[in-house]
Amino acid sequence: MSATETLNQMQCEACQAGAPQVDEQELPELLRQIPDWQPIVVDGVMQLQRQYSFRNFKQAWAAHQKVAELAEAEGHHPALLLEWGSLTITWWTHAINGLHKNDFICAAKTDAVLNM
Ligand SMILES: C[C@H](O)[C@H](O)[C@H]1CNC2=NC(N)=NC(=O)C2=N1
Repeated sequence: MSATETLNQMQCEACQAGAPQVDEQELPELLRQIPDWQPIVVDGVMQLQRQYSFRNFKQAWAAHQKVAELAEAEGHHPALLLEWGSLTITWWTHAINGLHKNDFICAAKTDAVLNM
């Protein structure tokens, strides 16, 4: 990743099994660029998670729609938990059971489309 290009200007790449997971050296710098996202481990799989709060279900639903459209545009898809007043988004790469640069790009793009 070039120094000047920020994550939300990058495009996801098609990710196949065997693609490299983000390594220990890259992780801190990438996490620094998406400070509102938490790295979590679920069943041994590292993921990125953020919970967005809204005034009601309708606003959370509208955000859910925007993220779904982003996912389709990038060809990379999150887990989405839509609740009254809340949308929890979790990014990881199924093909490699872990984090790929795509996940950081999509987290940054999620913040951009939700303006949060
Ligand atoms: C062919 C297509 O690129 C793949 O099936 C994509 C679709 N979306 C994806 N989304 C996520 N989160 N992980 C994947 O491994 C993945 N693979």
